Amino acid sequence: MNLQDKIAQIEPIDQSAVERSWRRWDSIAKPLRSLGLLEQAVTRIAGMRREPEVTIEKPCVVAMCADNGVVDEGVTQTSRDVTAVVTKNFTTGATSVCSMARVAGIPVVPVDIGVACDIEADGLIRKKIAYGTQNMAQGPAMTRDQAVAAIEVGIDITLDLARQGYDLFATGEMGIGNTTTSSAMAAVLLHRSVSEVTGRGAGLTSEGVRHKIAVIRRAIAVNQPDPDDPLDVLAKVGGFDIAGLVGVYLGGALAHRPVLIDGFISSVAALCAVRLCPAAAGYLLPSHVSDEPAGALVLEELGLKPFLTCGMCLGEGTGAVAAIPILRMACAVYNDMSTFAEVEIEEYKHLK
Ligand SMILES: O=C(O)c1ccc[n+]([C@@H]2O[C@H](COP(=O)([O-])O)[C@@H](O)[C@H]2O)c1
Ligand SMILES: Cc1cc2nc[nH]c2cc1C
Repeated sequence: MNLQDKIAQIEPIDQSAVERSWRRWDSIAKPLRSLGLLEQAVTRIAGMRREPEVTIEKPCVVAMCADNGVVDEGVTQTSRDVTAVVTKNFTTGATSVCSMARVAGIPVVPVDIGVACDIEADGLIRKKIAYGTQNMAQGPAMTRDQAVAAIEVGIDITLDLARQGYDLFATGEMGIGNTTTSSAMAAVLLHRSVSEVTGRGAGLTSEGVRHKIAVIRRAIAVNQPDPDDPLDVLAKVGGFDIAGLVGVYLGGALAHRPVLIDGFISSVAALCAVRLCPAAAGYLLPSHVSDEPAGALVLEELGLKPFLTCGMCLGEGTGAVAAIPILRMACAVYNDMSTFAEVEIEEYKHLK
């Protein structure tokens, strides 16, 4: 089955399950709608699953790792070698997201979808499309076929994890240079100026940011990505990590499972997935809002409000993982609490 056929199979979420879930929330003996966005998230998961019963039993983080050719232009504070080091560290539990995920008891699934060297490590899913992308300041980052192949890697991994019983996917990534590709994609897809959507990434100086903006402008001028063709934008100025995450969003939607957006890079992938398949929007859940300047802009375009505002911009899936415990807490209230009828309090829905 080709990518277009898979996309055509994605169904909108079930609004009747959403309504039934709201009825359950509104019957619980607590101030009406008082868990705010968390109540809405639970009702949306009910819609994804097509039933009002909502639990999060077996979540995981999928971390897409890849290198970006545009690093040759000097748009990053650290060298490209860091991508391979951190990718390997995912397999030994020695990354920031691994530390956070351990606290929450959540496994991390690292994927080499385009790191620039071979990595021998148990526990790394090896699905390399190429040894990094081409330098987008000189031509397309990848071919359209490579973009499709990388999306399909993300879809297949997510469907496989769903078959293993994973019921919620947090997105993560690692790729030196991927805030440059994400800013280029955001500028094109949001019709915003490059300076509005470009930030420090992993620690650039102000002078470095000015140079990064010039490089992104050049990449867009050289490639002329078509804003109405998300695959064209992804192939010309995106990366394998972003493309793999597009696949995770589409795979989650195909499996009727929620996919949590992490930071800026992850949100740009979500936007690309929604532009490819508007029905996939129903399966997205926000987590935090990245401190990168376009983090809030992309979430706004997706119509999502973050649960957490901590000024984080680490990537790897750290923000998405941080949101899972509070979602589970909301599920505990949803499932365990007595109803107004059970505690014999008259409801006060009429006050709302
Ligand atoms: O997710 C975010 O919002 C985010 C913001 C800034 C940096 N990062 C992480 O830092 C790396 C990209 O930064 P850079 O400067 O190399 O483009 C990449 O590995 C990301 O995981 C992530
Ligand atoms: C050390 C390091 C770790 C990271 N994790 C995600 N992006 C990163 C960037 C750097 C530089």
